[in-house]
Amino acid sequence: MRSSWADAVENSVGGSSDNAGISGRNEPTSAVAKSAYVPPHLRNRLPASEPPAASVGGPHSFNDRPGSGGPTSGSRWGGGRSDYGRQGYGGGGGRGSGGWGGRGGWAGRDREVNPFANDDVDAEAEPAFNDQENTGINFDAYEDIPVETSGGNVPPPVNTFAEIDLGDALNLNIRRCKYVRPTPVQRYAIPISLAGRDLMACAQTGSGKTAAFCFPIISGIMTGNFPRRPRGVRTVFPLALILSPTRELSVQINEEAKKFSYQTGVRVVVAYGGAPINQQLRELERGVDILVATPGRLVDLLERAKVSLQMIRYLALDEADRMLDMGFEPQIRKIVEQMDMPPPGERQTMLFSATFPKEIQRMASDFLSNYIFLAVGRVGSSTDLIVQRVEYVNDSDKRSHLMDLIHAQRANGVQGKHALTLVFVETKKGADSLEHWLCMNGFPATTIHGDRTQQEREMALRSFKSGSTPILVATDVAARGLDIPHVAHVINFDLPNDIDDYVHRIGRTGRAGKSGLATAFFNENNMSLAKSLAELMKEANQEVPDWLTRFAGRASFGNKGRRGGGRFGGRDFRRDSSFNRGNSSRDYHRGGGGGVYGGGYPSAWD
Ligand SMILES: Nc1ncnc2c1ncn2[C@@H]1O[C@H](COP(=O)(O)OP(=O)(O)OP(=O)(O)O)[C@@H](O)[C@H]1O
Repeated sequence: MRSSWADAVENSVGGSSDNAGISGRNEPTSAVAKSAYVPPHLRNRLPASEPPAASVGGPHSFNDRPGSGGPTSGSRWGGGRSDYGRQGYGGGGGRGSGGWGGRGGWAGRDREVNPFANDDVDAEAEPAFNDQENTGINFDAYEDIPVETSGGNVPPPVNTFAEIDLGDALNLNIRRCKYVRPTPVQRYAIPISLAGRDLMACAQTGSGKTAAFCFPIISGIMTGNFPRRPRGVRTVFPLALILSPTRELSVQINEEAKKFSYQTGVRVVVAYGGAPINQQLRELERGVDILVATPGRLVDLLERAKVSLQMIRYLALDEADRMLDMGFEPQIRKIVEQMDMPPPGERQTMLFSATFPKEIQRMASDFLSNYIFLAVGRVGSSTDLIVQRVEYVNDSDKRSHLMDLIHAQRANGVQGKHALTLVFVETKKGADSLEHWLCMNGFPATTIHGDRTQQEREMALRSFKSGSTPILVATDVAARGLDIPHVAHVINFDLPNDIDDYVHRIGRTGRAGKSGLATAFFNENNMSLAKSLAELMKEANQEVPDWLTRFAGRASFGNKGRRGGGRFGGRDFRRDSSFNRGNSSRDYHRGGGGGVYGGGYPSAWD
């Protein structure tokens, strides 16, 4: 048995390691002489003297894979210019011609690394967007999803990417990502953001929120007309800031954003704690348009005056509620309110999460201006996509029970590279000890938690993603946002105390329309979760064991369920009369452009 598991693992290893890690990014710094300043919307395009016909061919006219031709004519972008059809790119300037400068974009020494180099992508050979299916995504799962918007003059949603003017370069990257159709949150959020509106978006896990905030930011930077950024100082002036609660999530957003912005001239840099700051400073000094950061490291950079937020035009907070849970509120308020960032109204602000407790909605009301609230219900069938099971298991039996589950998975052929298991535990010590025990029992496991060095955390994640180590034991540090393909089973070895955390944890499987399994070990220690867990499962059409229903009925007095005004958000807080009383100047509008779409539900989560 041991050997067959080991064999499966070994077979899964070859060539799959993820070498696109963040900290060791090797962007060649070629010795090309420093070129004259080129505004970002004109970067990538051939010199004016060259006939545009060569590059109007855009997608079909170049191959950007390393070693396959690449740049010609001294252009660092080698004919990759594919935005000729875009409004504002014509003639000698267009919308974005004004005053870009300083350390933004790629106008400098570096050659842009192809973030698709390891992917099996031939987007150039693909036709324009059509109804062909994306690899694996089950779009039927997204039909009839209840969507609620509130706020004034809500821009209408779109059905296809082709309906949105994102520009050819970004469209090509979307095809390279194999996104054929926008997911529901993208259908609504992208037009809202492109219209310049602030947005608070609540959408289910794994539904494509990252692209929903990245696309409008990238597109806005490509076409915007921004004042010149100061030169000759060692401070950088990003135009967009994306804040996220964990290092790994920042790394992931950075990787995604780099794909979306490839050859658009927009440069993305990440800064997060636990990794050498000098390396991040060097990256920043090469230019930055979009800065992805964790709050702690960003405060450090601001205090050292390495970064100024003076030019920020776009602010996105991903997993905003988690940042509050982690105690980041002082840092976030410092970043957003007490440094030099333009105030609400002068910048565009977006908040995204799958859960929005009241606390974050109150903070949002300070950060957002005339915003639209968007709640996209759980993917209609995500209830079916993530099968949730809860089993009564005493603490002393948990290990043997876990062993049984893993054995059962193996017996069912659910193993190897394409079936990863993520096991959540309560404590860092517990994580180490369970990892050790699994390894001792012949199950290759690794662990990720806050006591490991950042390098160890990243190695663990890479090893898990690649399938080299198909079991990852994690604390909540891995609960939010991480998008790891092939997580087939999430096991809550220790349940969290908070139902929001449960939602995010199980959301590591069943992503992008794919199915998944989530098993929870429940016992007397989890009584405080009984009611909300039973409610959540019922709402998701899952089988709720009778014993859990009984526990839920007896749940301690004062333990609020999700519907009882508990932490679980999902409706526009501006409707709350107590909130409105204290904030009478706020702009809540009902009706008009707002309303409930699909399904007729009052709200996704209510
Ligand atoms: N339009 C699309 N078509 C196909 N796949 C998509 C599309 N948009 C996003 N995806 C894929 O769906 C997966 C989930 O996306 P993402 O990580 O942005 O979800 P999320 O909503 O941020 O999840 P979480 O709440 O867990 O953070 C990713 O693998 C992403 O590449």
